[in-house]
Amino acid sequence: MLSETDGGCFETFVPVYYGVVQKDNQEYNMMENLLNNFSSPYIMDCKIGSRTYLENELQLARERPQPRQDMFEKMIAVDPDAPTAEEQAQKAVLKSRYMQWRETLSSTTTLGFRIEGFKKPNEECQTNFKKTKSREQVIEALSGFVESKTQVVQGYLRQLKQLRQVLETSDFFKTHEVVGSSLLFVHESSGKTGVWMIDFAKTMALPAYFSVDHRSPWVEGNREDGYLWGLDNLVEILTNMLHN
Ligand SMILES: Nc1ncnc2c1ncn2[C@@H]1O[C@H](COP(=O)(O)OP(=O)(O)OP(=O)(O)O)[C@@H](O)[C@H]1O
Ligand SMILES: O=P(O)(O)O[C@@H]1[C@H](O)[C@H](O)[C@@H](OP(=O)(O)O)[C@H](OP(=O)(O)O)[C@H]1O
Repeated sequence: MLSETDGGCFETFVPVYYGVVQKDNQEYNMMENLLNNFSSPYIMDCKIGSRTYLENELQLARERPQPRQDMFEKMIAVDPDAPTAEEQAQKAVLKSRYMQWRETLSSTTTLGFRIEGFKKPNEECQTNFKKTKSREQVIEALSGFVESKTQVVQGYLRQLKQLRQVLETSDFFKTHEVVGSSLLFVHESSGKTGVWMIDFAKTMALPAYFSVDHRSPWVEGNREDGYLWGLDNLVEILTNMLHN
């Protein structure tokens, strides 16, 4: 997926890909286990970008609407008043509508990233971040993950800034819409850290005449994904956490 010209730099921030393997008549993508070099890892998944659905998903939803009961259930579990009268009557919502609602409920729309969940050694996975939206709420959740370990925050900041530099000069990144992708943060209490880009299921090549800056606001048709805007905000928030 990554172009040759991206060289080793981009590759530092993605798991090594070993190709497709067959198992029990199923095909699987095999990739590096990013936890390999950690003995007692803290793990956090942050979805990056100001939008979590592709433009063609919106188009499809208009042409062939497929109301989803499961998404209606997930919606009312968080906010029983969120569905419109029509959705209440159908007991179903369109995926595009659910995804947009999720974006505005969380920090995706306001900060360009959201915390999906994290796991600390010997603890249950924490995923209760659907309504973590304000800067203060995000800082509280991030603080819970890094447990005020300065060295960890410094390590993440160093790697996020390197990643930003790599992305800003990458031809691959300039010509792709990167939607619904996450950054996987891994650290150990010793202070060792790692940050990788994962989940490229919705990373799409743009038409030849298109290029995006990943910072401009999205309006339908411009294919902007807010990836670098989210990264900027994450860097800024972690930097402030260091100084407070
Ligand atoms: N290469 C990897 N090494 C270690 N853990 C990984 C790796 N890739 C993904 N994971 C773990 O699996 C989780 C889900 O990954 P990913 O988002 O790529 O899968 P998915 O099937 O698209 O899941 P979802 O639909 O929930 O987003 C990540 O949050 C991370 O904890
Ligand atoms: O986080 P939630 O609230 O559980 O909602 C899911 C989440 O937004 C995923 O990103 C999305 O998968 P994709 O990114 O692959 O579209 C999935 O759609 P799905 O149910 O159609 O898989 C949603 O159900």
